[in-house]
Amino acid sequence: MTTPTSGAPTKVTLRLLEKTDREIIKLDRPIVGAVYKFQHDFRANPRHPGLRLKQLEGHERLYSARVNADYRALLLHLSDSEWLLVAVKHRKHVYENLDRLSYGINQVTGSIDYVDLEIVESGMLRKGRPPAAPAASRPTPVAPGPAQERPLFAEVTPEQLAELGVAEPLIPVVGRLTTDEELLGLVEYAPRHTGEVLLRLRDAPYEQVLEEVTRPVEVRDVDPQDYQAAVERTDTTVITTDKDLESIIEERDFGRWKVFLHPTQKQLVTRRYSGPARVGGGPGTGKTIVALHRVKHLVDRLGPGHSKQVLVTTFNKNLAADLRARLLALGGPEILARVEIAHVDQLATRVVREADPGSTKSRIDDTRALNEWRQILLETGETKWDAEFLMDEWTQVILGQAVNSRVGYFKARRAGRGRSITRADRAEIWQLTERFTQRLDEKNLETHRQVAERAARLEIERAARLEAAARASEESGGLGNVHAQSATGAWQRYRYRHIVVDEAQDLAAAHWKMLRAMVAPGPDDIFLVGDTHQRIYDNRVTLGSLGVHIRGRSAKLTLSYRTTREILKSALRLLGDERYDDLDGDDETLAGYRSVLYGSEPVVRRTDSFEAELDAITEQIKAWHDIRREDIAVCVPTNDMVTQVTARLTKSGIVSTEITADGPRGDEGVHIGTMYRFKGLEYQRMIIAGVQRGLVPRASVEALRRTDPARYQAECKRARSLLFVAATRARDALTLVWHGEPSPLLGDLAAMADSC
Ligand SMILES: Nc1ncnc2c1ncn2[C@@H]1O[C@H](COP(=O)(O)OP(=O)(O)OP(=O)(O)O)[C@@H](O)[C@H]1O
Repeated sequence: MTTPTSGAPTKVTLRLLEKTDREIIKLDRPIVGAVYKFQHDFRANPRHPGLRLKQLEGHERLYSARVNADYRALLLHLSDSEWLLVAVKHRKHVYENLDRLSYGINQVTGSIDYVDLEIVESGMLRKGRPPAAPAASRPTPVAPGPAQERPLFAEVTPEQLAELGVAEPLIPVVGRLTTDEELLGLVEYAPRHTGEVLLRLRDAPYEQVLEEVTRPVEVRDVDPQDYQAAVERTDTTVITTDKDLESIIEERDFGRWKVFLHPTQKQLVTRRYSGPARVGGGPGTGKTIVALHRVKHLVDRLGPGHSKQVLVTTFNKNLAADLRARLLALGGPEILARVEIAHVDQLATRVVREADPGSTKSRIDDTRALNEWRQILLETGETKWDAEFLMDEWTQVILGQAVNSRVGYFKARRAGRGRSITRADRAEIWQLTERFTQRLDEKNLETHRQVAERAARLEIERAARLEAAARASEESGGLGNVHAQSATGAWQRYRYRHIVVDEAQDLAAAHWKMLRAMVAPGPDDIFLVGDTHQRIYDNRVTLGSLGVHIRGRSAKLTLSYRTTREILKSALRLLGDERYDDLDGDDETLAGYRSVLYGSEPVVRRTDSFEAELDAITEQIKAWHDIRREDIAVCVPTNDMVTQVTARLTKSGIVSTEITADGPRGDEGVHIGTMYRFKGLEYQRMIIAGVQRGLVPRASVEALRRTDPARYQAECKRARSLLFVAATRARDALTLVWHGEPSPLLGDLAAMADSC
């Protein structure tokens, strides 16, 4: 290593260690301003005399540099031109007791561990002692508690802690922890992986923690001197412009997702996949964040050009708008210039319109289509089938298999449809279906499902033409360019180079067929993220059968960044014993799903009447007076309840706004919406009201228990997922409330209820 204090001025790369930004945020404003200026000067020339860069005694790589008269930055010297900012401190705390500072390469994770024992221990004291305790200027290590206080990790040996990847200087301290408060204090200042391991060890045995937390980030043959390699495995960000540090600090927690990816997230973002890849994982584990970074990664590798070669798609308009906003925040307008963002129905409509520009048909959603079915049943006096059953049969069996004749329907497969039907039943259903489609035609309407199926067929035909053209070109010794001439004489090629899909669990088979045909099969063609535990539309698919082969390219995220461990545990109980799939015919579980955030237990309240329930909602919101109204949401099962809750809040002087299909109607106030509206959203505090028998799931589902057990099961599962999605939108507080009899889906959570 060359000495950094000699030679001509050179520009250097300055990195920021995750957690150091959290330290900087806590400093007084003028000092933060001085740090912004410091990073500029340091990057330009670390050896400028004014910066007084000097090595700390006894620490080969650790240096201090002047931020202002009183403050010093601590920096690790990684290589000739690369530095890592690890702390900013008052100079009083920099030069004494230097043996409390340590750094090294973690032999398990291969990342850099920087530990300041004084800070860690003072964090433990702050959290672990009553507030009245005198603040020690030089905190002593936490003394073992009274004889009866058993260490939290008494069962785990120091060797096991080392094997789990706990930072070495902290192992003796960990052995002395006796309360959760002390543990949280330590975690706040410990290296990230150490914190993750210790928090998981509170809930799970050593072997499980090793499997879930350590193995996914373990690195073989770590070179203890290769800081260059180690920094790539460490949560850091490169400070490239003067704005970088400022935006991390000023955006506080909101912007962290842009710069600090978890190593498991980073791997998924940057990997080269030989074909379609899938990322699963529970709510809040950063699937969308990974998808957004993946888009940026793909765009960065596109090479020069103006065309939009990356498609980003999701389930609905709202989610697509959110993706656009977050992509803009991540990569600026340059990234949007290369990316097409559209929700799947919008894409399908485009394809169909392109083929049939003269069409004037209006599209209707499933609710409107169900109403049309109900009208037909009323008009025909038919009672053997209900509208939901017919709608599903039509979309899943008839449209799904492109059945276009009565004979074809007699032969169609009905796997997974539950209730079995006779040949005579099929004849009746076919007749009703014809009536339904005729009715839509007469009204000049079409459903999104019809459009999706047509779009899929058109795109498959288009892809087949491209393939045929490529083959012909190859046979004639051409370059094999995948271009073909369309019926209009225009040259065509695959629409996109890469496709990234969010909320994949809710896309229908037709959507997948369409997407598959929009991109040439090959490396990095399709990247999809989703969680089948959150599937709230009945679109079960086996991707392999639709040409999207994800086998061997599937991964799962397990660390929730959103929800506290207490909310997460309760939310998991809402899923009951249901089984969930991996989008490709196999089972998937949420094993290892965890959080490092702590909070209070969810509040569960039973009331005697709807009036009392409305009172409970109002009281709860008033009790949360310390946070912005927009950070609170009330989720209810019906539109009617949205209206009633809104009216009650208005009467109590609480501003609220409804979440519509296009997102929140207004900018201000508590958000109120039905369960379906909460997909993809996030709130600091949530109330889920009306969680009672007859509403969750709806009463009509109960009736299916005897008549159609398979559908009953499917509807209950869907209701569980809706409740699960709603509960996992909450960041730090969740209240569940109902009146009368609790929803059967609450299970033993209902027993925790306080009555009011
Ligand atoms: N590496 C990270 N650093 C900081 N915050 C993160 C990180 N990854 C995710 N988050 C935050 O966690 C929250 C959840 O992320 P995201 O919406 O991507 O999760 P998700 O898995 O898609 O959730 P859901 O399945 O519920 O839609 C967001 O607030 C996001 O900013």
